[in-house]
Amino acid sequence: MLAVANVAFPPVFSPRPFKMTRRFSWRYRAERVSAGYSQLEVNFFLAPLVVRKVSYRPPGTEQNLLNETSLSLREKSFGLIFGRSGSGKTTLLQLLAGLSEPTSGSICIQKYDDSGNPIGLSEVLASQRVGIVFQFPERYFLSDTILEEVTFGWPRQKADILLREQLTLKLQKAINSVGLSAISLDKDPQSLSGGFKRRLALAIQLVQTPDLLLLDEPLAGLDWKARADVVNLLKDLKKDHTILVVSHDLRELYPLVDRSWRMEMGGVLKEEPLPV
Ligand SMILES: Nc1ncnc2c1ncn2[C@@H]1O[C@H](COP(=O)(O)OP(=O)(O)OP(=O)(O)O)[C@@H](O)[C@H]1O
Repeated sequence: MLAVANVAFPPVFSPRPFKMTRRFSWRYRAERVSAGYSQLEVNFFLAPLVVRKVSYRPPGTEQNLLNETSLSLREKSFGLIFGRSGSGKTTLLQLLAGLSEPTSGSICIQKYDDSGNPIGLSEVLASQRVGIVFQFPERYFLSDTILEEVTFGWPRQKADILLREQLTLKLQKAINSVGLSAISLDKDPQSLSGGFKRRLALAIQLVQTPDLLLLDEPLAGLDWKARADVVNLLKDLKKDHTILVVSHDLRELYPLVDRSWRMEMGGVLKEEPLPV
């Protein structure tokens, strides 16, 4: 077992050629990492996500993909969005992660006091406070070792040593929380089993202690054993995180779900119990 606290940091990252399919994730991770780590020491009051009448029309197109989508999700709970393919579920996750801007509407967190009264105005949800695991995240792994993969985008300057130490502690916690602590960080991420690749993808996001964790089809492409494994992991993560999932795997995720919504074609979202 390799203790994360003692590992040497990899050398300054030098971009390598990557496939087109990786470009989106690569750039997103690098930008978010550099923007987000400066805020690590801020203690955020975790508060419910409030999405108000969000519509989205991609630039240069004439039709809305989302129409006045609203939802709210309290902290440390599990929300699930289901619905037909092409209805706009992934588009909504991308908006929540700050990858695109809503055409109208707002995505906020609202603080409450102990009596349940809102404190002040709601705050816009900063993209650095959101973790997103894309569908088939293992396709976007870039590195030859787990250590390089999880520390990708970390600050490398000598002056950032304190920040790196803080990150290392958070990494240790993230690795433990996804059950990867017995795996050598020298291993090639691609040599992991399907379920463990998903654990790694989750750990990468958890290092930043996000206020909101977004998962797009977390069970897709896994065998039955790995699916059960990921469901159990999500059950654990739910104790400490606010999680919003897009999935077609309703039966397996059903025991975890606190609120669920059906998205209809045209991006109209309606709260509805799972049809299982
Ligand atoms: N930038 C864009 N410009 C135009 N259309 C787009 C754009 N992005 C996505 N779409 C279209 O918007 C619709 C919704 O896509 P989205 O991926 O959000 O659906 P989804 O509900 O997640 O589908 P699935 O369940 O198959 O993943 C699709 O018809 C897609 O082709």
